[in-house]
Order: sequence, then C-alpha cells, then structure tokens
Amino acid sequence: EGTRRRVLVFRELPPDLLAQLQAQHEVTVANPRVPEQRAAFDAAWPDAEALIGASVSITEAMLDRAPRLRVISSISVGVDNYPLAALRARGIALCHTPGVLTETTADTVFALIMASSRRLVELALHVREGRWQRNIDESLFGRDVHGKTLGILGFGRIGQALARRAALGFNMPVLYHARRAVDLARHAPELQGRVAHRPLDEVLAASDIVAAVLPLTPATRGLMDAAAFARMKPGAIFVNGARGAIVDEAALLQALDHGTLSAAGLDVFATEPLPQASPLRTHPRVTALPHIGSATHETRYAMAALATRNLLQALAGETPEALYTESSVGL
Ligand SMILES: O=C(O)C(=O)[C@@H](O)[C@H](O)[C@H](O)CO
Repeated sequence: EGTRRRVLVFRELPPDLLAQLQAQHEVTVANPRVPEQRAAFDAAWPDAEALIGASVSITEAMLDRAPRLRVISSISVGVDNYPLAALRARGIALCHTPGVLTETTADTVFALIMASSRRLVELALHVREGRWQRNIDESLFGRDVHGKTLGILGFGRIGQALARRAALGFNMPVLYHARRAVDLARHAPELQGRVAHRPLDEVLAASDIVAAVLPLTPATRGLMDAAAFARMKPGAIFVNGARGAIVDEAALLQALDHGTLSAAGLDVFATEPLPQASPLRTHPRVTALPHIGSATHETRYAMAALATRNLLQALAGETPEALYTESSVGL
C-alpha cells in the first residue's frame, strides 16, 4: 500500500478511472471552469501533490501556490497550457496523451478539408432551412479535394496520419513543412515517394489546401500571418487543427475577404470558446468547429485512461508511459 497522495482532478473523468485513483489516493474533483466548482478547486490547490485534467492554463504564479506539486497529467497531447520551463525548474513531471488521439484528430482535420472544400455545412443548412427549391447552380459549387496538392504544417504523428489519408486515400500530392525531414523509410514507408519536405514558403505557394497540425510553441505562434496568407495560391483553402494562436485571425479574415483564400476550416481559435462577436463564427466561407479534434467517445476515453496510468505510474515512482519531453512533440 503506497502513500496516499492528494490528487486534484480538474476535468471530469470516466467513473471507472476515477475509482482507480480513489482506490490509491485522496482525490478532489473540481473543474475551475465550472463556476460552482471554483471554490473547491482553489481550496484544494495549495495541498495538491498531483493534477490530472485539461483545458486549463496553469501559470507559474499558480505553481508558486502549490509547493507540494510533483506531477501534472494532462489529458491532451498539446502542452501549451503549461509553463514548461517553470515545471522543469521545480522538478515537476508533466505527462500527456500522444498517440491515442492521432487517428481521430487526423479524421477531424480531413473532415474539415472536405467540409470547407465542398461547403458541406453551408449546403446542409441550405436544405435544412428549406432553400433547396431547384437544382443548385455553380454559385453553390464546391472544389474538388481528390488530386489536389495538400500542404501540411507539422509532420509528427498527426501530420503523417493526415498524409496517409490524403496521399493513399485521395491521391493527393503532399508537401510538408517541419523542423526537419522525416525518415520515411523508418517512420512511414507507405508514404515514400508520395510526400515531400519543403520550406514553408514553398509549401504555402504550391498547395491548394494548407492544413496546420503542429504544436503551439514560441516558434509557431503567429506563424500564419498576413505575409504567410499572401504567399498562398489564389483560391486556396486553409485548415487549422492545431492551435488558434498559430494564426493571426485578423490576417485570416483579410485573406478571406480581400485576398487569396476561398475558404477556411477551423477547429481551434485564439480564444475558446469562440466569442459570439467573432466574425469567424458567422463568416459564410468559414467552417468553424468547437475544438473537437479528439472528441469521440473512444478517443476521449483512451486519453483519460492513458492520463490515469501516467499519473498512477508517476506517483508510484515509476517512469510514466507518456512523460512529456522536448523530443516527444511531433516534428
Ligand atoms: O490533445 C490536445 O492537444 C487537444 O487539443 C485536444 O485533444 C484536447 O482535447 C484539448 O486539448 C483539451 O483541452
């Protein structure tokens, strides 16, 4: 019987996983984004030895108020909600959930490519709102996806899974931008000869569709700015399945209204939930989704299960299955 540690769960867990934690540790469940639970979160915070959850930005100032904190287990692959340098300085372990959401997130991004190219949401509303009175004409036509050149920003697990869908399923030439070329023979032999590593400018200029699936870091913040959009092909489509802060949203709107883009598919935004007043919410050529990248029953359970294992392993003094290290993020 190990030492019972104080665990703060800041996002709801499936009951069976919560029970696993409660069997071994003192568990408080409190989501600070739920107003009624805020006080309980603040009360539990100072004594917390371990955290498990997602979608809450943890700051260095908060760490100063949690002197006993030893491990954070994030129910996400992205770690941009955490002050990495401050965690390292305090020897606080950070775990995340890579791999288990790769295929689901690639599905979501490809769905956004399809929806924004073929105007699926707009045309589904056309029918639902009773406006389908006669055969549609070219004013409602979309653009083909098969055979078009896809530019992928970020070529880690999710980027490679997206490339498989595009190159093998839709006969799309794929170009990718990443910090370094991927050893395809080792990591993705099925993509050899079908994808090519290119500088960002070339990917932007040569692609009919550009999809962002890279982590938010100081190097990628604001990557898609006015200059980047201006380099894209006239009529191109931009899809973001990564993080909102990678995009300058004002520049994106400009590119949609006065520039190169014919449409955009967005699952992530600078502010989430997307503010009601945001022009991106109602823009006729934007397909906007509420950050559903990994939001399936199967994958969210798998993420919570991996995060629970990570936490129990860390608190037992073992090496967690998915400890976050600089090299664990995609390329
Ligand atoms: O894993 C990630 O990085 C995601 O973006 C999603 O899968 C998470 O659900 C989201 O981060 C939870 O807030």
